[in-house]
Amino acid sequence: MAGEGTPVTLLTRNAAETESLQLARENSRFLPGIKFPDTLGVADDPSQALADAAMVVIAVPSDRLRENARRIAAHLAPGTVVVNATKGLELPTALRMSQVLAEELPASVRCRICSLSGPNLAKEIAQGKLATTVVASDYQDAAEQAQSALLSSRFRVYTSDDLVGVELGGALKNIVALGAGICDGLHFGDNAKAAFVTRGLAEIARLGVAAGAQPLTFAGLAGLGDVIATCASRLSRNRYVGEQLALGSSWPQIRASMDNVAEGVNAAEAALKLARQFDVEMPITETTFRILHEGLSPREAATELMQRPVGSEW
Ligand SMILES: NC(=O)c1ccc[n+]([C@@H]2O[C@H](COP(=O)([O-])OP(=O)(O)OC[C@H]3O[C@@H](n4cnc5c(N)ncnc54)[C@H](O)[C@@H]3O)[C@@H](O)[C@H]2O)c1
Ligand SMILES: O=P(O)(O)OC[C@H](O)CO
Repeated sequence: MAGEGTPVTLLTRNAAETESLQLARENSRFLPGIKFPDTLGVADDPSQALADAAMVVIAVPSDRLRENARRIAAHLAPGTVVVNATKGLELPTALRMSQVLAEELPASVRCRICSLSGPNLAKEIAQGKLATTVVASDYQDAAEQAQSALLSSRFRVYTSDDLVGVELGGALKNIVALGAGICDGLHFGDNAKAAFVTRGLAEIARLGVAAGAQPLTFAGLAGLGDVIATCASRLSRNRYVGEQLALGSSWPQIRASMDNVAEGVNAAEAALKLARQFDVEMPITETTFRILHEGLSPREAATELMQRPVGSEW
């Protein structure tokens, strides 16, 4: 948006962060070399950052969403469109991000909550490469307002009325990406990786539909589209974590070495809670959880999955 000349303010956590971003006029930690557009301001005071905001985009790790929502709640003008870009599920509640926002934000913006999801690797977006996304809301006018604000010649934005599907697609594809990384790390080959990703998508769609999502959403940008980008890309943190697991590191070791969030780890735990709640079988997610937290080796996990009883594909 700022790249298109719209005034945007980046809300930081503290004055030191504001100062270093202002000094460098770039995010040297995560996106080095990509200069801020002139219309991008930086502030650590929410009342200053949100004073004239017609729209607020929240993109923080899912385990930080609730505290950030509390931080901005009192500063949102009635009618502000609130766009969640976080792709995760909260623990231990297993709530979707819009559900957390609805609990924390004032009634005057609750019918303005949207979630944005799709194949949107941050580095490529920041470099101005072409991309598409989908904005979902229970309130069509809010989704359309977000669509027209975010649309540009390089960023094509669709709307959706399937908030559950778009949010679950974005959160659960990260579990599939962990497994795709394991396939890469174990050099399983293209057939095996394609099979894994396809069955992974089927599994997350099964949970999504049981939770109230529209099946077609999982064939769209927030489903298949993001699965392709995340499972294939060297830029994906979730795929990277899977690859490191396959190379023999444990999840605690990988976590200690990473500065970034890999949402698939918490999403696997939350998805298993939802799977029990909706009585859905999720063998790939269960196996992933056991690799992450119970020491199951990725190779044994693959053997287990291959030896499950076979049946009809659908
Ligand atoms: N990076 C991407 O390509 C991308 C694309 C689309 C969506 N997302 C989603 O956006 C969310 C955020 O991802 P990211 O890539 O910006 O995170 P990130 O990987 O850059 O790392 C998370 C960072 O959040 C910071 N953090 C810690 N506590 C915080 C707090 N209380 N408030 C705000 N920030 C805090 C930490 O500095 C940490 O380094 C995730 O849900 C992710 O799935 C990311
Ligand atoms: O780097 P990842 O694995 O968190 O994926 C980033 C985005 O979700 C891709 O759309």
